[in-house]
Amino acid sequence: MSRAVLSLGSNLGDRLGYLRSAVDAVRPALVAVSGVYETKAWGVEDQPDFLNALCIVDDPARDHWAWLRAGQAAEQAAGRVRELRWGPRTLDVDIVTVQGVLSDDPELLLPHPGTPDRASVLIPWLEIDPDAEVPGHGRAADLLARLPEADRAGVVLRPDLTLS
Ligand SMILES: Nc1ncnc2c1ncn2[C@@H]1O[C@H](COP(=O)(O)OP(=O)(O)OP(=O)(O)O)[C@@H](O)[C@H]1O
Ligand SMILES: Nc1nc2c(c(=O)[nH]1)N=C(CO)CN2
Repeated sequence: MSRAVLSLGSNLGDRLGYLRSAVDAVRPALVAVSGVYETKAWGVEDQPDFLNALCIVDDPARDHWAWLRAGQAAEQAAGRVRELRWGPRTLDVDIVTVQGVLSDDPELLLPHPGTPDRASVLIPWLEIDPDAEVPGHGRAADLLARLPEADRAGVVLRPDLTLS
């Protein structure tokens, strides 16, 4: 058993192409993929808008560390260079949750600690799983409702862009 929720983000170069490359890397395990959202940057706000999407994957042969490695391999293939925390990047793959796993290891925090505060994660997640729960934090729908309206308004579906 290893069902995982992965958040994908890009704000440099061929943003849609990088998100597609991440989905292609996990395609055999793909359960569902959200639409593509254009989102205002949080954290470091003075940077280009992101494209964000979220996918649910399932592969009994992969544990949570294997999902982290898969995400990091996709980031490296996209030529990602780690510079500024929360800064611009070709591809970011965050492991949002892995079913049944709580972790306080800094190399792999689960659930990802940013999840309750990020409309760019919660909105695409709710699109494909309206009953989504963040372990220890409650229902994703309730968490989203608590965020400032400006955060929600900064996440806009791009129906012209698709990953599936
Ligand atoms: N749930 C997780 N998903 C992905 N990376 C994680 C997770 N928990 C811890 N990490 C660690 O975080 C580091 C990567 O951080 P990264 O540079 O992607 O941070 P960031 O994207 O700038 O910020 P944030 O993680 O808040 O989105 C890696 O070393 C990785 O081991
Ligand atoms: N909207 C949005 N903002 C961000 C994102 C992201 O994926 N979407 N990722 C970041 C890097 O951690 C920093 N800021």
